[in-house]
Amino acid sequence: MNPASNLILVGPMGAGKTCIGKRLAERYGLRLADADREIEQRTGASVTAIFEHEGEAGFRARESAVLAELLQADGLLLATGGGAVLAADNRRLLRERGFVVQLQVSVEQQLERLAADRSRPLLARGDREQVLRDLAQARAPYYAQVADLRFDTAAMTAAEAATQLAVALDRHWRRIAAPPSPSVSEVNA
Ligand SMILES: Nc1ncnc2c1ncn2[C@@H]1O[C@H](COP(=O)(O)OP(=O)(O)O)[C@@H](O)[C@H]1O
Ligand SMILES: O=C(O)C1=C[C@@H](OP(=O)(O)O)[C@@H](O)[C@H](O)C1
Ligand SMILES: [Mg+2]
Repeated sequence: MNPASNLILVGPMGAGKTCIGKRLAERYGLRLADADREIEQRTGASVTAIFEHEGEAGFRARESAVLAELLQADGLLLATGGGAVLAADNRRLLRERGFVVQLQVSVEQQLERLAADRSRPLLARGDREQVLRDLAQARAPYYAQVADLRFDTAAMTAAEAATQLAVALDRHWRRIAAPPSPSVSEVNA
């Protein structure tokens, strides 16, 4: 049993990390952080613009920095981006600092869910199906390395997925609350 107080969602684009993350954060009273949104806020630029101006390497450096910063906290629901598992240092950090749920989705479902999406730069690089298949193959071992729990979102809505995932989490994840902040008398002692 991993007693981490942070819950971390990993998995490919369109697996539902962002939208299931919002629901789970509410259910467990966790502070929601979506790594992509946090990067955009700090940079003042969209993920697409960062890829355009700094390349994928620039985006990955920002992603690693934001993950390291966010995961200093406890009581966090962290929705990562699909490539957060690429760097070995990120993988170590995710494992150390949270209970990691790998959301799974088929390429067919990804294509459906992301059909209208224009905000994911990796999908603007030609044949979407091939890109998604290549990414899935390349990243499968990394997701496996970090996952405490795997959950397949394929045959359900995001709301159903969040409800069913919570049932699994209630069985497999015992959150240890963050230690209380020291009282004034302890601080001054
Ligand atoms: N289980 C699901 N069933 C149907 N649509 C979903 C499901 N999970 C996510 N979606 C839809 O897929 C799209 C991508 O979801 P998102 O949460 O942004 O995925 P991720 O953050 O993993 O890339 C959104 O439009 C969302 O509404
Ligand atoms: O798979 C990836 O490498 C990426 C996934 C995206 O996040 P989502 O997985 O939330 O779509 C975002 O971080 C960026 O476009 C790169
Ligand atoms: Mg997302």
